[in-house]
Amino acid sequence: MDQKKVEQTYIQELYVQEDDLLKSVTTGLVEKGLPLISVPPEVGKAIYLLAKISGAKRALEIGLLGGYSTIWLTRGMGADGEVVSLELKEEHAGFARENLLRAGLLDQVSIYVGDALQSLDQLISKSEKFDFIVIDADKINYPVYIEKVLQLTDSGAILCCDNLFFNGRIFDEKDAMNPAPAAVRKVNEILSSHPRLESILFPIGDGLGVARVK
Ligand SMILES: C[S@@+](CC[C@H](N)C(=O)[O-])C[C@H]1O[C@@H](n2cnc3c(N)ncnc32)[C@H](O)[C@@H]1O
Repeated sequence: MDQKKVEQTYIQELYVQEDDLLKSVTTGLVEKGLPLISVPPEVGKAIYLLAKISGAKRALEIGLLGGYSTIWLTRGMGADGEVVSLELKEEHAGFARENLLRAGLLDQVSIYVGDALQSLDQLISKSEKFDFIVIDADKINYPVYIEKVLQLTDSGAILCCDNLFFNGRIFDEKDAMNPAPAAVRKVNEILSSHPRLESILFPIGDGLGVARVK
């Protein structure tokens, strides 16, 4: 096993307790032939902890899939936390609803089905505010998502962006010219230098960017 895999297995075995419900989300994705692209367990745990430590009460998630990360996030916020989750595909949203119902969390989560860019504009037009954001959707739109999310947050809000190593593709100079890796590189530049953000990139999973809105 390479060093990165050894470290990941160590963290997962020692620090992450995935209960049967979380495990069943992955099994369900396999059974339904849906993509196995939920956040890895250690990223789920990190999101849970960040939500808990920050005392977040109103979160926005972009990229729901089967609700795996949503379960971690909602559990981290506690019984009085609310999540708005944006998802393009009704098939994914339907499966997530089933999982959230089984988790006893469905009444805390509002799901907007459709293109996140439009859902975000809707939320902006209603002057909605969130104190915790998770972005885990189509990479190409991450830079625009961040700009829109900044209109939905005040000082102190936490922003988490997953896949900021993009499977190592951001380090390949030739590949990095392709639109998706180029967008992820741009996200790292935005997070590290945006005047309204202070940020770090944690090397867990596929790279978890964490920022605080100034
Ligand atoms: C990586 S998966 C999300 C995984 C989820 N966060 C988890 O860990 O359980 C990305 C999701 O984003 C959705 N997605 C892709 N493009 C989107 C868009 N333009 N608007 C909203 N959702 C989108 C996909 O359908 C997919 O379900």
